[in-house]
Amino acid sequence: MSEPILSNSDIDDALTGLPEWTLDGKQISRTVELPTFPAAIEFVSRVADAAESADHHPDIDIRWRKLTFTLSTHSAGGLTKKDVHLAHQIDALLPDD
Ligand SMILES: C[C@H](O)[C@H](O)[C@H]1CNC2=NC(N)=NC(=O)C2=N1
Repeated sequence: MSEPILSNSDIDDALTGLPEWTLDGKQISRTVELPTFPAAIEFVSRVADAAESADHHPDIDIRWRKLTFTLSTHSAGGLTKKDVHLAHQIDALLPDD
């Protein structure tokens, strides 16, 4: 049973709590830069643990120490609350500046 897709107004509401995330069609994404390549890979590993626990997985683009996380629910063909939840988890896992 797939998650229901969020309405446009649900997406707008969710994005007010996720100011670093950008809506692009049916997905949201955030780019972060870590201090070093090993730190970036370690962060990817922490996100991977959260993704496995949630059984929900981001697309991840790795370019040296810059990471782009893209979230959508493939089985639903768009954004669901699972994406909003994982976006908050990724934000919470980020080390402080
Ligand atoms: C069976 C399992 O729940 C699904 O294959 C999950 C795994 N992770 C997933 N991740 C994402 N982003 N979208 C999905 O539809 C999805 N499906």
